[in-house]
Amino acid sequence: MSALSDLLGDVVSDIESVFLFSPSSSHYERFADADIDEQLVVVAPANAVDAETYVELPLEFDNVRDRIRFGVEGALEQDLVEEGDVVACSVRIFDGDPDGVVRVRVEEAMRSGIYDLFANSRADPSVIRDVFEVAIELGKKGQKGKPVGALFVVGDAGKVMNKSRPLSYNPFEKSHVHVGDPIVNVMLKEFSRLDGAFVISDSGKIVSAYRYLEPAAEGVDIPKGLGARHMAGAAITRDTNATAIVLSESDGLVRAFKGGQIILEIDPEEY
Ligand SMILES: Nc1ncnc2c1ncn2[C@@H]1O[C@H](COP(=O)(O)OP(=O)(O)OP(=O)(O)O)[C@@H](O)[C@H]1O
Ligand SMILES: [Mn+2]
Repeated sequence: MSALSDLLGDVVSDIESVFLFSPSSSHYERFADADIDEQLVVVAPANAVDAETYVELPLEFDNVRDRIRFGVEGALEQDLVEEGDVVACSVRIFDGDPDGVVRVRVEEAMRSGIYDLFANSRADPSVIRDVFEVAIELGKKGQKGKPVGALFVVGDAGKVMNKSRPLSYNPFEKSHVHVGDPIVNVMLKEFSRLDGAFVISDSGKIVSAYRYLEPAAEGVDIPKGLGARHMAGAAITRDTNATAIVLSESDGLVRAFKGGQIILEIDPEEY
């Protein structure tokens, strides 16, 4: 037994922090009462255990890797950890009690901006996630095998509509469909061949397709080489409280913009 503890104990040796992911109160209290030297951090969608040090997880991610990345990035944002720190994460992979401990080294590269995108957008985190997933999937597969571009403007839809005009009839005019519904994801992919932007409300309702955005673009500073789609996406997020998620037809990357700035750039193939 002690030989085994020694062998497995390496996972938690020389660490700076312990992250408890969505702990039950009893699980949390055992750690809190143990008076450990390491920093104790609770990472969860809500601080149900009244932890002193807490990182909000914008979503309960099924994928443990994503869950941990988000927890670490949130802790980086709050200056609870820094580059080089080693963290032990207590997680639940299957139902029931915590059943896994994962050792991670904090790297600056973990600060991808994705945490900020989910946690600090006006739209619901789950809406951002669903749109993001459509963009990633489109980027991976393209439309009938051909690369395709798309522009999704999420949140603050009333204002976005005021700063845009229709390029054609709006196929979502009288419908009450939401991102995340499987059929809607098929529609979004189908319509992505057509020009303009999708406008999506804070709660995920598809308000319109085919919108030509006309935000004021002066002073919007985006990386050189990006064209009109990206400029329009960036600029609308400065004029409104929307978040723009843009898939580039030419380089295949997914970028997110907020407050007129690029906050995230990822390659769908690596996601
Ligand atoms: N102001 C706008 N509002 C909505 N859609 C736009 C706007 N400007 C451009 N687009 C859409 O973006 C498409 C691509 O335009 P453009 O090539 O200039 O953008 P880009 O930023 O280079 O994007 P990509 O990397 O996908 O080529 C256009 O065909 C149009 O559908
Ligand atoms: Mn282009």
